[in-house]
Amino acid sequence: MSPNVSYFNHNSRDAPRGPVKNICCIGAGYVGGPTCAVLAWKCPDIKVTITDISEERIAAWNSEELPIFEPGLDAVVKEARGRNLFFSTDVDGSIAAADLIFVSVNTPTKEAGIGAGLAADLCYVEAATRRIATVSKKGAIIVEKSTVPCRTAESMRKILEAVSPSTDASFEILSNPEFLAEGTAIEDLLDPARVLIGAMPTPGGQLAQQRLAEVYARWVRPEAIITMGLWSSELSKLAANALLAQRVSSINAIAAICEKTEANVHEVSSACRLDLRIGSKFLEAGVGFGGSCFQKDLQNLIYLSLSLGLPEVAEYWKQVLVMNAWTKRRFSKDIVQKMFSTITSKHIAVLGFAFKADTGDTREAPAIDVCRDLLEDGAVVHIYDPKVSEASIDRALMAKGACSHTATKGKGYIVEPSMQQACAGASALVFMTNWTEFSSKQVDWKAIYQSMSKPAFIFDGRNVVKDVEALKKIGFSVYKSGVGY
Ligand SMILES: NC(=O)c1ccc[n+]([C@@H]2O[C@H](COP(=O)([O-])OP(=O)(O)OC[C@H]3O[C@@H](n4cnc5c(N)ncnc54)[C@H](O)[C@@H]3O)[C@@H](O)[C@H]2O)c1
Ligand SMILES: O=c1ccn([C@@H]2O[C@H](COP(=O)(O)OP(=O)(O)O[C@H]3O[C@H](CO)[C@@H](O)[C@H](O)[C@H]3O)[C@@H](O)[C@H]2O)c(=O)[nH]1
Repeated sequence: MSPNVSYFNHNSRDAPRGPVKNICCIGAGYVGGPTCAVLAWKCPDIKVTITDISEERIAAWNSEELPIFEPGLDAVVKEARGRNLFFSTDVDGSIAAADLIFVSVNTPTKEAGIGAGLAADLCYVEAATRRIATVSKKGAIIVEKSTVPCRTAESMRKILEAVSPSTDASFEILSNPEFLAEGTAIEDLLDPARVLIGAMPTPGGQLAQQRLAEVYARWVRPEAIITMGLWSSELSKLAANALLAQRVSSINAIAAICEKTEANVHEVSSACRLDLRIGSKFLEAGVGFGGSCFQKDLQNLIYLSLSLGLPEVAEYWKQVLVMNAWTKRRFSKDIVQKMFSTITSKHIAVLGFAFKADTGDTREAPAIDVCRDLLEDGAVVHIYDPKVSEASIDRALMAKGACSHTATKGKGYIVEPSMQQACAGASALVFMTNWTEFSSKQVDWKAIYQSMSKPAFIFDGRNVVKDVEALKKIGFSVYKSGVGY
């Protein structure tokens, strides 16, 4: 089937299924929550129930304090919740009532067994599929929203057909990967660059595709709704993330050359961005990419390539991860080296812990690795992030086995309530997330300098500092990733 087949090609009078009226989303996480909240907001006549096995998460979605921070999300949820948007732990009941079911559960990298460290762990997808097979109503459309390896829909179909108690059960499975980025989820969902809907080239598949397309067409530009084959749609998600991550690693590789040659990566990238063939986005050099998706999806693509007997392809993508890990480590090493090759018992302020600005998510945040490195070298780390709680920081650092070598200092790090408090008494401050408050004109750099131990260093891993000379004038020693001095 060719891509871009218009969803208006099908004749809805032939439809065994009517328009979608009741939607269930399995998984109330960073994707399921915002995606289906926006859907409910835009389609007040469709009942949307977001369901999860986590009682804590559902309770938070039903409370005043949502479980995730995302600009604009509160307003959307508050308007639709209780009207046509519901959050429930009744997974079976929500599935049973739905005529379209999004599977939006987590697909982390396997930690043990065959493919450990690379393959996607599909146990949550399988568990959700089994519940659908057991309790869903006849003709319900099943939509893969989670990011999955290519041909996962085939496994889902086999499970559905084998487990369903009905002998004439027919299931249509669609692939509808999500491309939202955290921090801009609501704007991405309201005006997506594209919505992919992959289906089998059968009449049933095409009709299901049309039904889902009709839902998106309520608010998405028609030209952005792209229909294609199931396997292409599944693979497009992995391909898009691999290409984005590759751009970040590519510019970070250039950054390393800049640092050794007195070139400035921000000048180099702005020169490259002007070439329309290269494009302007995702060329921001820094301390490496984080987030729950890039690393996991690249690992998934590497495993897929190996499974398909394509070791050279696997090796190519692996290098993107190698470069990212090296970039983080290089940043930590530079800090130690510039601070006279010892940071033992020195106080260091780490500003920003989230993997990017405008989110409280710490999954695979570069700050975790850098904090661990600093702690291993004996520093006392003072962490400040406007949206990450102390409990999240503890969980993230503990999972990486980060601990202090300064035995007397307990955890070895202190979570601070403000940028100023994190910096007071510190020998260095390290930017790990580009929160706007760090580059705000309100920051009194002279006062921060005075409160710090001398010499006072700034290590900027996120291009937060724009006027290096002004800070140098105050007295700081300033180092920016990708800028040679
Ligand atoms: N986070 C992102 O920005 C993003 C963007 C695009 C795609 N994705 C993909 O979307 C998927 C979900 O990601 P996420 O970040 O929302 O994950 P998440 O961990 O935040 O949420 C997943 C939720 O699914 C629930 N769950 C697991 N098994 C369940 C079951 N059997 N029944 C009911 N609930 C169940 C979990 O309790 C959890 O709350 C992943 O495949 C991810 O790769 C994520
Ligand atoms: O030029 C850049 C752009 C990004 N980053 C870093 O890359 C990481 C990922 O950033 P971003 O892609 O903006 O956030 P995510 O929420 O991880 O979104 C990615 O991963 C999602 C999950 O699959 C996809 O849906 C999105 O399309 C894809 O952008 C962050 O640590 C950024 O700081 C850079 O270092 N330089």
